[in-house]
Amino acid sequence: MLQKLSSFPGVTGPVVVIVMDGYGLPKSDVGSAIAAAQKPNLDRLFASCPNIRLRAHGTAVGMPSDDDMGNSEVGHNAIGAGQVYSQGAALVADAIADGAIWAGEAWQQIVAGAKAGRGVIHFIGLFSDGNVHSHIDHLKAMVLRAKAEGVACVRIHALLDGRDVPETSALDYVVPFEAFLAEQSTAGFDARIASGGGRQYITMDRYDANWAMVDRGWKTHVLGQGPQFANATAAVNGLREQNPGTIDQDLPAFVIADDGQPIGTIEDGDSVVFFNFRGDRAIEITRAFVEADFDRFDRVRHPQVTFAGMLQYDGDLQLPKRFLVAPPAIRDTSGEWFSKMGLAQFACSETQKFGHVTYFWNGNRSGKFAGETWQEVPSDVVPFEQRPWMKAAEIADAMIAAIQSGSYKLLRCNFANGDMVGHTGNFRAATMAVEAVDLALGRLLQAVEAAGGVALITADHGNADEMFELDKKTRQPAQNPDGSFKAKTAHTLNPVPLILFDAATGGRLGLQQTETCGLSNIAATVANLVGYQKHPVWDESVLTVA
Ligand SMILES: O=C(O)[C@H](O)COP(=O)(O)O
Ligand SMILES: [Mn+2]
Ligand SMILES: [Mn+2]
Repeated sequence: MLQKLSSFPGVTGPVVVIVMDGYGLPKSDVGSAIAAAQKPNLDRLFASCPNIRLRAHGTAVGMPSDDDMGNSEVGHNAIGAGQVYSQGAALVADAIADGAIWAGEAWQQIVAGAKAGRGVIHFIGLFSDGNVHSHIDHLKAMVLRAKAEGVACVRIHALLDGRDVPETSALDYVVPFEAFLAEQSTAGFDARIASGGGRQYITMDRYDANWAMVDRGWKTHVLGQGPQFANATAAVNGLREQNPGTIDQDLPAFVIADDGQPIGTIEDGDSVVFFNFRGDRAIEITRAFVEADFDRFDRVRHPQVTFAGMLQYDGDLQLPKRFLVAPPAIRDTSGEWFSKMGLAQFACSETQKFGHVTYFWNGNRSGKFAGETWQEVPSDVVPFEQRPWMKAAEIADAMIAAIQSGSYKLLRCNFANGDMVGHTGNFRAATMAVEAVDLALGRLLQAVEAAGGVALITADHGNADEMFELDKKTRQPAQNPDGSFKAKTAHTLNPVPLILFDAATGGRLGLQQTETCGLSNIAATVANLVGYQKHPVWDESVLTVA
């Protein structure tokens, strides 16, 4: 059990953790939609409440290096677990480096399965080096290994990124990769990209937000239906011509065909590896492959394949059963321990981020702990630059009602706006997104105040804070030859705020800035706020009590 804190009995009101997704603290105001936004509530909080900066990227959240930006998975894992685990990106890279992945039963079954059938392995996944959901180097290593192990044919189904990497960078990956595959296609080995499309158009939906995306992906990758091109380079060029202004993540689907015949439909006896390591956008397509009774869309055909995920995406559901690398075993999360202490917990977000405050927060578990209540506000299914306010108001309504009910000691929510709109690269819309969060925050904090509670306001990583690509050398916003800036859609490497709004103690509470403090210090801070010591495995609290 968590021990009582001797120095502080805990606040009597509720403790609320508010995650403003994609709200970082930029080095420069140029290109910051946050700096450009009218945000009186946040301005007031920064001016009048204790606030510090937390590390939210790189090794502070379990990524391989400090050049890796943060993301929602690793950020919410760190907040919820109070600890830093080596994450999928690092675990897969290590398993490839030391060869453990090839020795594993799952890889051997993938190879053996393909050889027993038509000799084909399909690799489906996000085709970039963003290292948020996947890394193209992992794919390259698997292609080489498949060849070395005598597999005859590899087919790649490439989801174009432009969301974790620059918005029109697809050819930077496709052109060299097609050259690499051509170079490898000797001695009876045949490797090609067979299909693909923008990641926000096909296959990578999450949290049941838009199954039509997965349906389109299935038709593309499995059935080989869609506009045909001779190779992926021609497909990207052709689709860009047909859809001027469309950035990579939104490009339509494509199928590679020889003489009208798709080269990579997925058939009985093939092996399929979904090579993303991150789970949220991998679960739906995985279900379409592995579930016998599946009713989310009409699969038309359900090929009997040997399927593996790069990782297991959901431990509770064992989804999928076969995976190449074991996921981080996240234990002793704050959700679990607060539940054991009998504290009622409320979690809320809109669909796009609902799993972030539930599944990621609880260590990639889809089940609830005792005493948890989860509320999902359905997200719009629209391009979010058209509705930058998203569901901020409705999330605030749900949180206010939950606070006023008096039923919960601990509440948490995620405002998706800064991140989801930040990913569109639309500066003006991102500014409005931040303004919508500010407006909702103002109302929510009034409810916290009325209940005599405390709120911690933070973020999981940056996004809206840097809407222009930075020059790699100078780290200043890069300009096009005509002086305009290059829109940026990805997350940032910036720290995030932690603000303490104290309506409970008349100002006795503060936050301590340390050199290394990061998202994993929040769980212990929350424990202290309710009068408990942290669990021994959690990182230190940053709370001070006068
Ligand atoms: O999946 C996405 O939308 C992006 O790759 C990462 O964004 P998130 O980590 O904020 O979800
Ligand atoms: Mn996020
Ligand atoms: Mn994001």
